[in-house]
Amino acid sequence: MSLGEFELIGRYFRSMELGNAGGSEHVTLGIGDDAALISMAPDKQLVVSTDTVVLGTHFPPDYIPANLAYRALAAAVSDLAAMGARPLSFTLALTLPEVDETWLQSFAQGLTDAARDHRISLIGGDTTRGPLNINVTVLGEVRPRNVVRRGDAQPGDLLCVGGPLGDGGGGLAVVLGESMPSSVSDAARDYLFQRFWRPLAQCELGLELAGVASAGLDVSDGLIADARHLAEASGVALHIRLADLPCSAALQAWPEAQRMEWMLGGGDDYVLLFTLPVASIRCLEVWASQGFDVTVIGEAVVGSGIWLDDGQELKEKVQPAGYQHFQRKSND
Ligand SMILES: Nc1ncnc2c1ncn2[C@@H]1O[C@H](COP(=O)(O)OP(=O)(O)OP(=O)(O)O)[C@@H](O)[C@H]1O
Ligand SMILES: Cc1ncc(C[n+]2csc(CCOP(=O)(O)O)c2C)c(N)n1
Ligand SMILES: [Mg+2]
Repeated sequence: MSLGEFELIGRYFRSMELGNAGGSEHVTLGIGDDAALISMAPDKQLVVSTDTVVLGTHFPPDYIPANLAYRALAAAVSDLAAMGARPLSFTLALTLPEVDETWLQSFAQGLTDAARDHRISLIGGDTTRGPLNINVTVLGEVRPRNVVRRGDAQPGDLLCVGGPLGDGGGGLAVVLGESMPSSVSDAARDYLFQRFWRPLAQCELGLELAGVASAGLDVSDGLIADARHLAEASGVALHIRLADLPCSAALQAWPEAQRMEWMLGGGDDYVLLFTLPVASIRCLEVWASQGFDVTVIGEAVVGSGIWLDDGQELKEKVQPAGYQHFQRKSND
């Protein structure tokens, strides 16, 4: 006989509660009651973000449940990192077509791994029957004066990125089994596969940016689309130097045009994009000495839009507009 809802929760998720993950000291009441209780320090603000992942939209049908769980939690935590927040706890709303214990075992293991890696605790959720759907709501804390928002970049600020771009797009190509240059090594393929399924949200960098970056967000839609979100919210233009965009060694095997397409518009990178006031330029050296992989890729200027500098001229970049779930095709 298959497991009921409560046995399922008890067997696979209750044991994850608190555990050794971070944030557990804030949990006054976790899984089992009608709601969880979180205690907040008086000088902190609660940061909340929710993300849903859907088969076919966010991940392909051929997947390992552990990887799916890892990615769902990491992608959600990335929004906390973007705000300069420390992760505390999360809830999981899981809709499953059936109870498959092999699937659940794997999923719970991937979720446990991601919770450990991001120092965050499961405090509750909801389990229902229906088409597969995974929703993760993350809670974090930040000192109000340190929060990193999208709307406070100023002309003159440096535009920086916290890691390589394009791995999300390259990773999707690998995961989908698309044809690729014969020079792509097994190691490059493995790296990109991992980057797609097991991204690590940049929480430590986010904490460094808290109170220092003038604005920031995480790159989930793609560099151009997310830079545009920041530029529009701040009322500035952003100039981006193409030659300075960082990309992983794994992507080098692909032709320049393909690499550039992924770096500018692939999405799923989960690296932080932020603006740094010139007065804080010394932070770049400190971060480099701490092992953070921050690259200056341009600057904020008076005006609007995203402008690409290819070394010869500056051209406004209108596309791609990012991943829009309900975008109508031009002939619709
Ligand atoms: N159904 C909704 N109701 C209320 N607010 C929403 C809804 N959907 C999205 N939002 C809000 O719109 C803003 C942009 O959402 P979006 O999901 O694009 O965030 P993002 O951080 O840019 O992307 P990602 O979730 O991939 O990191 C967020 O503030 C989000 O809370
Ligand atoms: C099978 C498959 N096809 C395409 C993509 C690419 N993709 C989907 S949604 C998204 C933006 C973030 O979404 P959201 O705004 O919902 O967080 C991106 C880059 C993928 N991951 N899997
Ligand atoms: Mg985001």
